[in-house]
Amino acid sequence: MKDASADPPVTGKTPERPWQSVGLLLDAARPERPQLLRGGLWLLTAAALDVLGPILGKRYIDHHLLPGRYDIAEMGALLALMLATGWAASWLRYAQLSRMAGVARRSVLRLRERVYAHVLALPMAFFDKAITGQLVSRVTNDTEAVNQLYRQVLYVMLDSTIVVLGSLVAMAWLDWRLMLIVATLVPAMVLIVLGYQRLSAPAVQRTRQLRSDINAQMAESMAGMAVLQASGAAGRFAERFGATNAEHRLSRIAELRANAWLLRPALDLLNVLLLVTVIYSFGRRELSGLEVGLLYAFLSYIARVVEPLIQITMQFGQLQQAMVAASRVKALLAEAEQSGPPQDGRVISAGALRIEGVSFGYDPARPVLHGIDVDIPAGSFVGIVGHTGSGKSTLLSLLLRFYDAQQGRISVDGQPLAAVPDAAFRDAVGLVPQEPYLMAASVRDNIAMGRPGIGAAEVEAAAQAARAHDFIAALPQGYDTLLGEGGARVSTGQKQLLAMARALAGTPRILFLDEATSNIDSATERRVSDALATLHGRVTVVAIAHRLSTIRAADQILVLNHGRLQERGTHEVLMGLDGGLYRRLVELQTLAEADAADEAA
Ligand SMILES: Nc1ncnc2c1ncn2[C@@H]1O[C@H](COP(=O)(O)OP(=O)(O)OP(=O)(O)O)[C@@H](O)[C@H]1O
Repeated sequence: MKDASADPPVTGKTPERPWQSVGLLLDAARPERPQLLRGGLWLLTAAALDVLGPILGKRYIDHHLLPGRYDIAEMGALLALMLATGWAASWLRYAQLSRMAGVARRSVLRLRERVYAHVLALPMAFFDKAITGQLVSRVTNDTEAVNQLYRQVLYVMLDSTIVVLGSLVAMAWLDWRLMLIVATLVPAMVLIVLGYQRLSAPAVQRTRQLRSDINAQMAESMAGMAVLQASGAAGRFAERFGATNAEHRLSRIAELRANAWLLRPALDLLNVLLLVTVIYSFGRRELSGLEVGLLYAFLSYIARVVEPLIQITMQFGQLQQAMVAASRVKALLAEAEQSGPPQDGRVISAGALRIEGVSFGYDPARPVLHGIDVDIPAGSFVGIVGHTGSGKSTLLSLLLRFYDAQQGRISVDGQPLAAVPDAAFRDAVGLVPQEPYLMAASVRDNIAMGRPGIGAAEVEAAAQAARAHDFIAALPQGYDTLLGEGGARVSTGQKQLLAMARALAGTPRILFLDEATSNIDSATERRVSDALATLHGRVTVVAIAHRLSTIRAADQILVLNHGRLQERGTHEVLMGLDGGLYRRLVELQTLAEADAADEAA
């Protein structure tokens, strides 16, 4: 996998239109439906209480202040009611904010678990195209953006819309003609926001791209830190990063300027214009005593309508970004999962492999393997050698079912490899990969990998068999020592021994080794070779090795050349082939070792 983080979709597929991803949100929030309903109802109640305030105020003015009827009990009751409704409305609203935030958190948790589980079930071919940084960003950042979306949609948008509609209804009830004047606010604001978005879109787009560049540069530098420092490129990288960062700042300023100089003033101007229009139309009427209360009520309602509308419009940009994030998550979820064969009780008992006429290319138009035929009896030891790029790892990937061959067939114990149920297949197979992978967990957990039936005794037995026990015992807390990030560092060779212990702990029927001994010293390698020899007859071992001594004892050695099986036989047989490729490889390696020994001396 490559390592970068940028904006385009993970696999190059175009996500559908952002607004169509609402279904994803509804899906994740489905179990919360009763909560949402209750929240909506309480928000409606809060809005109703809110709307009641100006009506009470109007009555206070019209019935008491203007006619000079100072009925203390009723006036006190009105004031107390205004206070109570105002307070209850804000309290209810706050309570709903917490409720909706809870719904958002739980929905995002559900969504993130779903996305992660989905990524784990994707076929290996997907990861060839995927960019690690982007994938991580899908599972973390994008789902977090969806959290924002929930909060905004469920709370700000819903609440503000209810308050605006409630106020308009109350205004219509008081004076529908004046309400119509206020209602012109809504389309006017929409126009302002659309205009603003069109004007500011380039700056917003540029800022996002630059933020993505910053992330990508950071990820790239972290991944290649050793090379970067060793080659003295740190200064140049810092300069490049500084330039991007400065550009990002300028672009962000342009974005904020558009907001400060265009959007907010335009909205405020609209607000003032509206107030003036309403006051003006009051002035044109005959100002009877009753109208003062109405004016008060209208001015209060205008304030109640303007602020939520500004809230909605100001959040529009963020909302759109969150929608884009949701659509990217949706596109990832739309990637087809691996379709494993049905659980039908098939198992791998002996571990005999048969490869017949297999051809394969990552891109079908450019085959990497051509017509491979091999018979691997159960319990035998097979070595695969060949030049770099000759197709060794590819052949292993086919045997591991990471890809399907385009031609030919692979069978295990007489049944098609693809027909073995997933769980049975993974149970029967062990892999020591080219680049051992350690989790940030204890040595024990790294060997057991949470597989059932692998306790302390099995872990230690596997470590003994992989010749890893001695170095583990010398670690500060032995098998409980934490490895990986923040834990103890182990050498590359030790990682390989741990990976071997991990594979052996699963008591596989078939063990695949991809360059498993490339980084360990000769003495340890000999011991690992001895360990492999003890598996002979019990476990089928298929090992790729550049270091030819590892597979010297193999029952058969497959020599690949440009994706074709060029030679096959035991070490002795292949060494007997005059001008043979294997023989040449052995001679070259012997020469190289002799040179290295001379240099060391
Ligand atoms: N995931 C992939 N997508 C596309 N092409 C690939 C992929 N992996 C390998 N290839 C190509 O397939 C060919 C065989 O690669 P493979 O990794 O099988 O070789 P190898 O013999 O294992 O090499 P090495 O000894 O360097 O590990 C190479 O040309 C390589 O570029």
